Amino acid sequence: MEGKSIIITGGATGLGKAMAMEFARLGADIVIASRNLENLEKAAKEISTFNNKVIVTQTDVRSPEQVEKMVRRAVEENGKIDILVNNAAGNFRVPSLDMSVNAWNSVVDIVLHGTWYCSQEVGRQMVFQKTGGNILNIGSTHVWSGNPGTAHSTAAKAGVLALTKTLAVEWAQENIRVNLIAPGPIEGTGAAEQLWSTPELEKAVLNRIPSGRMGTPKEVAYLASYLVSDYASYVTGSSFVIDGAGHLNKGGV
Ligand SMILES: CCCCCCC/C=C/C(=O)SCCNC(=O)CCNC(=O)[C@H](O)C(C)(C)COP(=O)(O)OP(=O)(O)OC[C@H]1O[C@@H](n2cnc3c(N)ncnc32)[C@H](O)[C@@H]1OP(=O)(O)O
Ligand SMILES: NC(=O)C1=CN([C@@H]2O[C@H](COP(=O)(O)OP(=O)(O)OC[C@H]3O[C@@H](n4cnc5c(N)ncnc54)[C@H](OP(=O)(O)O)[C@@H]3O)[C@@H](O)[C@H]2O)C=CC1
Repeated sequence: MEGKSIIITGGATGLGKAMAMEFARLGADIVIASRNLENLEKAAKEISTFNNKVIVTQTDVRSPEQVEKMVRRAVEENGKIDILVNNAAGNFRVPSLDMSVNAWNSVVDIVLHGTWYCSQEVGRQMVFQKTGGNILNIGSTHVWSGNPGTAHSTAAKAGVLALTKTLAVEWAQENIRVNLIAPGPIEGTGAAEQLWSTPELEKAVLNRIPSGRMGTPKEVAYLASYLVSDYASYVTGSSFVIDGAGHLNKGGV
């Protein structure tokens, strides 16, 4: 990944930070973008231990204006954009009958609209550069299994999957690949705080995973590294589940 210029939204924490660390270890220049500047600066210090360039940009992906600024900054600093990882997300458990309009909108705006704004802006830049490129979306296994209590996130991630396939077809002639990783439960992340914060919930989540454990952020980062690399040059429009078979029927009756 030497010389590659990569934007990772939500890159200061959890899976986003793990991907940023791995891409940096492989030689890429990294732009991390999210709302909390303190988190961004703290993460940038860790990511820059590999002696590569790390830029932070305080960005709310729900704002097309802020997304445009993020892309402009990345181009000013690195001259181009090779890879975008749409990782930023919000989620929390709330029964569908009790979910407020704002609660629904807050998650759909981040996950689906944010992914769209970033993809369109970066897509335009990649076409302008005539370099091709790579967009990696972070989905969720809940698109296939459903998940009571997170209707907003599940529906938005389904939209992201559909967007992945559509943009892959539209932009294939521009040599822009678009793929999606669908993780199951990954330990030590924001999802853990939001979705299985009690021992009872954590046990229930673990019980559903045939592999008997949650995944690690590094395991997701390794899959992401493959997908954005030239080893995956013929892979586009595809989704990759990484979940220890957790979305499948575990057996029994
Ligand atoms: C079972 C395992 C399988 C794993 C699959 C997991 C799939 C996906 C996982 C993830 O996406 S994990 C990512 C987790 N990380 C985060 O959520 C971090 C970022 N989150 C946030 O910033 C907030 O949680 C946010 C609410 C998503 C957005 O913050 P924002 O400041 O924009 O919103 P608010 O103004 O605070 O709230 C808007 C609206 O939502 C209501 N609300 C917020 N939290 C809750 C809650 N816990 N329960 C119920 N409602 C909530 C809030 O009250 C507002 O609504 P109104 O009160 O105005 O009606
Ligand atoms: N961890 C898991 O088990 C799973 C995770 N996923 C997906 O993986 C990805 C990462 O999740 P995870 O690492 O767990 O969670 P984190 O909470 O650690 O990461 C989410 C990131 O998104 C950023 N973010 C949230 N809202 C916005 C916004 N409006 N604009 C810009 N950035 C924003 C947050 O930063 P800030 O709040 O500062 O803006 C944060 O850094 C998400 O797409 C999630 O849906 C999918 C399945 C399972």
